[in-house]
Amino acid sequence: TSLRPRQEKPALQKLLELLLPNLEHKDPRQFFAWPVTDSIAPNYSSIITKPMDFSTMKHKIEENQYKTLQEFTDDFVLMCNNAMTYNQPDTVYYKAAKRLLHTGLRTLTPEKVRPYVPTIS
Ligand SMILES: CC(=O)c1cc(-c2ccccc2)c2ncccn12
Repeated sequence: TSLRPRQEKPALQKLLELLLPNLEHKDPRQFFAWPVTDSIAPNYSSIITKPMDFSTMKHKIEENQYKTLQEFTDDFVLMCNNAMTYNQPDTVYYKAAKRLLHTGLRTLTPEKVRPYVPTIS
């Protein structure tokens, strides 16, 4: 069978492939690397209606499912908020999620990635 003709990879996809590893490196204990299972987190699937993790985000990038940077950012925020919903504030998972959310958003929203739009004073 003939190889799928080489198509140019969308610019957003290339950008997200660069941004994702930066976010993953902020999770050295890999708490967010894979989907959370009910076996490691009792009743997780009944408490968290929209699960998200880095492997799923990577798959969505490769399948070109993100149409804007905001959609990618929304999944990142969802992943962190899920952890702060399911886990109690005194847990390593909650604390890791809170820290990841703040440091991750700084990566995703600097002027370099989102041009500064001056507000009309
Ligand atoms: C992200 C999250 O909520 C999470 C990750 C983990 C996790 C634990 C070990 C290895 C990988 C992920 C976890 N364990 C119990 C309860 C919640 N979690």
